[in-house]
Amino acid sequence: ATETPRAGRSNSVSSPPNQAVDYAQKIDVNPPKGTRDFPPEEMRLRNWLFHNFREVSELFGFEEVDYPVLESEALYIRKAGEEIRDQLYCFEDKGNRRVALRPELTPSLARLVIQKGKSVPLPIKWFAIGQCWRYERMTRGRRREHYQWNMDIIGVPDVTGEAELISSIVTFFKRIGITAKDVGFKISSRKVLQEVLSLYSVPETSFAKACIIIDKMGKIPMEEIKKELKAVELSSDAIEDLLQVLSMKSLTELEEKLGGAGEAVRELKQLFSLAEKFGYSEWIQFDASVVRGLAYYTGIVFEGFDREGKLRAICGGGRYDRLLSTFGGDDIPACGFGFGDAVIIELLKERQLLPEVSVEVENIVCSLDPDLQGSAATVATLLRGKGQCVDLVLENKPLKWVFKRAARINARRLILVGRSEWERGMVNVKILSTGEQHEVNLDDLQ
Ligand SMILES: CC(=O)Nc1cnc2ccccc2c1
Repeated sequence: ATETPRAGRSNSVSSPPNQAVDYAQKIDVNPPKGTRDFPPEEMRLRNWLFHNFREVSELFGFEEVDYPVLESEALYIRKAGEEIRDQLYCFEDKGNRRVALRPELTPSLARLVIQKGKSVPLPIKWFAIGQCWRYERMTRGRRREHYQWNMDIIGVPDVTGEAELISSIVTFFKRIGITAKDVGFKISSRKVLQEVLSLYSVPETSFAKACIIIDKMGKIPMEEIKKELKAVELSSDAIEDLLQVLSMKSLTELEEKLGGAGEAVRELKQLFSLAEKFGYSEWIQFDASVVRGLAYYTGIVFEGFDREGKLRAICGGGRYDRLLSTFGGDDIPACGFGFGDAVIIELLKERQLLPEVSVEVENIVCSLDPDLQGSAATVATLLRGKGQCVDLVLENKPLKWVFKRAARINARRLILVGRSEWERGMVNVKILSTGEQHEVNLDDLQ
């Protein structure tokens, strides 16, 4: 006997009298475009991933926080031409407020830090795992939601902050079996860009826009990049110089160009020497082309990439020393990263590293006698009181059905409540892997 077969959905004409509402036609059982359900198996994998995010965050002494998925649109209105702005999932609510489903977590963090003000001592080390949203034309068939793990350090101006954050991501990768052969971190600093542009008279507002345009390198043709850079008032000399610096892959080369006195080279050298101390030098490399696509980064930026080059960036982050002040808060330094739930799963699939996350139930309890349904509930409650998982069979089912369900839920033991045993205060315990069966006194059951 299979488990109860699902009756087809009846329409309103023949539906039983207790039908609560009248279904004129079948609802669409799929989730909205670009969004996902998490049925049990997918949910177990997601829980495994988030458990590792949490364990690492706590290993580093970070505290968990969360924010509303709905925020004021104002948090995300930045004029640097970011993709995240074009794809804002925003609307006007019934109170005529402009609101948005958060596309990222960092602005919420900044808002909460300012709200808390002096009541939260620095440095703040917070982490969050939250669903983020974007609205883009489904032509690209991309998802409209994903979950992001964020870790942020507020109040630490030195690159020790970034070094600590990268260490936490390396720790995470190691925990799930990813090595420096599988992934690496490209590291640079927006101060490289700043120091190049300072050689040319470039308006301050062009800096963030130039970063967003450069982040599109490799995604749109170089001609388009140059055109857009011209449009934000970069001279062709500045553009040539910039593109030459952005192709640099060694700090030595960069130092030759910028000199050793600037902050960009000094901070990068400091970060690479700290990496030695943390023991993750083999995971990182300087790559001047990394700028990241968020306008608020001001210093070190980094991104995790798969060395086979098949996947999009796994994670990314950096320093954002001005974000809090742009929200009207004090001038507090900050750095952080975001780590999405999608690319990492693709990588684990590629590397055959997905974990076995089967369902495990200790006991399945049932009675074969309809009059003993209550007794079965008593046995289940007794076991649960001892911290044992119990799947209690809630209807009178044939034994064949019970065995089938027991196998599906991977139950270790089958506890049978039979009339003759029960009258002697006993139940029947069957170890399903061996078939071994014995009677146990209810009081000794554990
Ligand atoms: C690979 C993937 O799913 N990316 C993704 C999916 N949804 C998002 C939603 C908001 C912001 C960024 C997002 C990024």
